[in-house]
Amino acid sequence: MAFTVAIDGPAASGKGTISREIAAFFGFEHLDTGLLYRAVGFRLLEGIEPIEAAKTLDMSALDPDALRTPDVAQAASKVAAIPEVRAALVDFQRAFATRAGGAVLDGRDIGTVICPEANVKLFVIASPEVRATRRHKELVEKGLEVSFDEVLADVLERDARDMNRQDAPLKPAEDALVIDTTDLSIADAVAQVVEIITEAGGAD
Ligand SMILES: Nc1ncnc2c1ncn2[C@@H]1O[C@H](COP(=O)(O)OP(=O)(O)O)[C@@H](O)[C@H]1O
Ligand SMILES: Nc1ccn([C@@H]2O[C@H](COP(=O)(O)OP(=O)(O)O)[C@@H](O)[C@H]2O)c(=O)n1
Repeated sequence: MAFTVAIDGPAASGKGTISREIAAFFGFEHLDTGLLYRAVGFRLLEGIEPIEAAKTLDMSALDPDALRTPDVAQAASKVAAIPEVRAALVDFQRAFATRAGGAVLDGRDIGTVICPEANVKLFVIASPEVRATRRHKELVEKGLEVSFDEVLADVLERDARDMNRQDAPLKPAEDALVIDTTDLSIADAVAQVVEIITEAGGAD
């Protein structure tokens, strides 16, 4: 059965963490679609034209850890505003979403554009300060030298760019359930989502 879970939300709201745990719990495949845009952003920083980079994207040639930096995140949100870049990535994401055994995709436009027919749509939010605190901790633990203020600025700048672009802006689908993780532990957020997906038939 092709059961699809769409999880969208602003930067560092907890989408990826919830998606990974949900995938492990239900045996679904997980696609972090942000990594696709980060990969194109990474290529842009190398001087490669973004539309060409998106059309010839080879994720196996890139180390996900090298993509999870604030510089690459900024480049990602710039290339993500180019309609031809987004168009080049649609087929891959839709094919992933319909794979047998179930799939969870997280990003910005999964419930609105990529999988409007998803069985479950979630929009994960948290306050900007909490999101920046969590992301700052994560980056420092990885050995990156970055200040809290820089991380907060990155998060706010990307949110604004992502919400205000013409093509596939960041917004909840009309039928998305909003999960606010500001005061939720990872375990509590995951437990809520497990319940929602189970009620929607994801475990059947
Ligand atoms: N509910 C939560 N409580 C505390 N920390 C969290 C929670 N959800 C996520 N985190 C942490 O916040 C950071 C950003 O989460 P992540 O899942 O990568 O966000 P996103 O995929 O939305 O960018 C990670 O370091 C993650 O471990
Ligand atoms: N489906 C998606 C996923 C990411 N993106 C873009 O890619 C950037 C990086 O996404 P990400 O999910 O890796 O970012 P974080 O939320 O992990 O910080 C975002 O700021 C968006 O501009 C998008 O436009 N559409």
